[in-house]
Amino acid sequence: MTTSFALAALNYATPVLLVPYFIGTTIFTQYNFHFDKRKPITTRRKASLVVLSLLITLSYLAQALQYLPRLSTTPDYSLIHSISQILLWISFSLILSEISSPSPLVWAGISFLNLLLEVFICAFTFLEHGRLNITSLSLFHIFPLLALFSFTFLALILLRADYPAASEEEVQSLLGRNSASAPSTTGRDTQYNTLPSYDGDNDNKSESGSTSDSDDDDEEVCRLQKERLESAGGWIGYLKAFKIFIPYVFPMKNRRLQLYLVVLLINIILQRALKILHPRQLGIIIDKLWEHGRIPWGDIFLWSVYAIASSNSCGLGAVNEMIENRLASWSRQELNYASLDHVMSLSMSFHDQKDSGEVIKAIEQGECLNELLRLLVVDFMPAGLDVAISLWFVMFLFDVYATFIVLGMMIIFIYATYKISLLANVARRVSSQKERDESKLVYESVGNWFTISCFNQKKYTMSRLSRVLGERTIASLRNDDLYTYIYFFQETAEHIGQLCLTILAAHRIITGRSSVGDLVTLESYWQTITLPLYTLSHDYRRLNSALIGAERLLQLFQVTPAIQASLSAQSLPEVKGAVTFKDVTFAYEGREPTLHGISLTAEPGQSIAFVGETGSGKSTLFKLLMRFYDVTSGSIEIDGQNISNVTLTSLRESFGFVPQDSVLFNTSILENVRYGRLNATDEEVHSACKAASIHSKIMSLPRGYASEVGERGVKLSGGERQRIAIARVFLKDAPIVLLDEATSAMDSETESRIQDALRALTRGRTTFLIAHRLSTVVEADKIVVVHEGRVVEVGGHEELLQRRGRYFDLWMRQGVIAK
Ligand SMILES: Nc1ncnc2c1ncn2[C@@H]1O[C@H](COP(=O)(O)OP(=O)(O)OP(=O)(O)O)[C@@H](O)[C@H]1O
Repeated sequence: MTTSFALAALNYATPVLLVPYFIGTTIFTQYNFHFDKRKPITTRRKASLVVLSLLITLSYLAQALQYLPRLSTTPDYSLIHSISQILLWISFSLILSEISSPSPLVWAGISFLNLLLEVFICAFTFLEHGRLNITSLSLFHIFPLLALFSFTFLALILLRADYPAASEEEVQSLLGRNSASAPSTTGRDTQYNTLPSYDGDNDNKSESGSTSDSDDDDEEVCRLQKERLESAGGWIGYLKAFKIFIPYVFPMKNRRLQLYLVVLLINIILQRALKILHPRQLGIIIDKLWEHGRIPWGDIFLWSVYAIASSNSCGLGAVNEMIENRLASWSRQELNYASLDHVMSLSMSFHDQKDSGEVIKAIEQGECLNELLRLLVVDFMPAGLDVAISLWFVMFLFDVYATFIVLGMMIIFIYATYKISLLANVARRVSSQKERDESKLVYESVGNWFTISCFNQKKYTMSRLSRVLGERTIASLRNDDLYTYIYFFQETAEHIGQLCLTILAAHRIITGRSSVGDLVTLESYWQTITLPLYTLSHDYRRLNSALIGAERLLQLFQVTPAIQASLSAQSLPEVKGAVTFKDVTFAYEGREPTLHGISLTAEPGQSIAFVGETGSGKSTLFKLLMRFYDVTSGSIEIDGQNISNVTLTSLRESFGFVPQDSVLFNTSILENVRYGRLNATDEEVHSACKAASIHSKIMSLPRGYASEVGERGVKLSGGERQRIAIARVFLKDAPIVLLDEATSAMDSETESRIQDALRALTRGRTTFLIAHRLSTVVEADKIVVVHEGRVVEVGGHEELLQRRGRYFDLWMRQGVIAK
């Protein structure tokens, strides 16, 4: 009695122990990425593992065939053991054939555990029967299991000395193939959810470290992701980085939304119960009709209540939908605000290097994060629960063999989907690349309509478009075809599964072990068994792209501003306007120094003009003064305060800046000028415009100050834009004025008209101006001649002319040109 109990327990224990061991060690090795990386089994040797595991499967198959006659009797533990082991080892073989570098720890452990249990089964069988019955002979399995164990155990202890480290392409991305589109030539396509290895070590990207020039580039995202994976030590560590989003996706401070979340989770659980109760109730109605021959009103009513409650449009589904929408809207709002806020606080080095389209795209990825969460909480988690429940429920309805049928169907379904999806993923990437090519070309053509028309190149443009359209069609057809194959295999697996289960149910009804109601329950429940499989396979693709999108946003959030005020930074007190450059040297990242040892002083109210050839570093001095970049060495002081010790807001508040290329917002002139001081009245705006000699021009426009200026101000001329920028500075009324060729786009008549206005603007304020037209700098208190990043001459106009140096040369050259 005790022996047979032990034998039964051992037979049941095998799959029960192997599955958790497999899951546990897989997670462990994935988490300890470095551990696993040091001990991979190479692809060549992996083939032997696959063969051994297939042999193990065959050994269980042989055993199951011996036990097959017992299928029609009550479930027998030996048969259950054999079938469950077949399913398990088929799954293991498939997994082994797909992953690129199996972990010796996982496979040595599994084979050892299985081997141990089989030895015990063998021993107890001998004790039970007094001999080794060929039909229960565990030796069948023991040999291949022993071989597998020896192989993987040796690998576990010897690999460090014997085996080369896994090559980079051996390890694949959680988000799919890392080098976006290249199909694998090695056949080593994926390691289940393993992210790729990488040699980088940079976790927190600094602004200046962002390098991608590409516009829409998943490849770049995957590359940065690899860097993070390596430094995080595995994909669990990698996913941990996403915790910075928790405040934006979990309503920490909003009690109402927290309540919604709780209701949502409760509803998800209730829905699971309803999914069983509803079909079960139908079975009960059928059984009662069959047995009693009268209408079971109460049961029918209950069935209809379950139907309504579980319905998507008027039951719990509708409530969930409303809750999801509220949570998603809140999260979208928080994320959009936070991401734009973050981007606006990043400094110039970031904005100079990043394509703005790419940044905007990353900001918009808040949607992806929402989608990611929605998929995990609302789709994946319930679908996983549904799968587990359905395995139990079919057993409850019939017996464990029904569960085996469902499991078998699931294995075929998942494997077929996975295999074809690998091809489809490549096709999808190619197709979206072609789609991007097409929109890029269309965008370029429309944007460059003028150039195309001037050069009469419409025909050429259209021929390019026609080629790109053709390529897109081919790529998207291949993509669509592959998805058709996926659906074909999925449905075939589903129908075979349903057929087998129906046959089993019919047999159980005929033998009196189940009722007709059970069969009706099964057929009505069938969708709940298969729907999660479709959901998981379909949403897996969405999960991938949501993860890539969220990764983009994460990478953006991880960029830290290169320019930050120190913790002890104070607000700049009322500025008098003394500015000192002390031995300032500066180099843009990756470039030779642009400025070398610049030292100069401006007293409050003085005007300093920078002159020199183009590219000598004049505008760079302005950028350093406003702290868009930090000096490489030396310092800049305002009223004796080092600008790196004051807050950025108070620093920039001290400047009124007119840039070389004035860019306006696509709104009215009034709004554009008012940008200098948001609380300025209309009258103040008008006065500022009068001072900047643009008022009468504005008044001559049909809508006056309400006229829209177009994108970046294209509806105005360069000179008009400059005057609007000057008007803004008038309005801002800052103590230090920076004019970077503020009048360069004006004709000399307008320029001389505006000089008076500029004189009024700069009176009593420290002014720095850059000008190529030397006639505009003659009145400056100091003229600084910059040459190749060095100050070569400083002095008044007359003084510099008398020195007959570089300034004199420039002056003479301009005089000659003017003549
Ligand atoms: N963001 C940047 N990144 C790298 N190099 C830059 C950047 N901005 C400017 N430079 C380089 O720094 C040098 C100085 O540029 P800067 O704009 O200060 O010259 P400039 O004297 O103002 O010229 P111009 O009179 O033509 O405006 C140039 O060689 C330029 O190519």
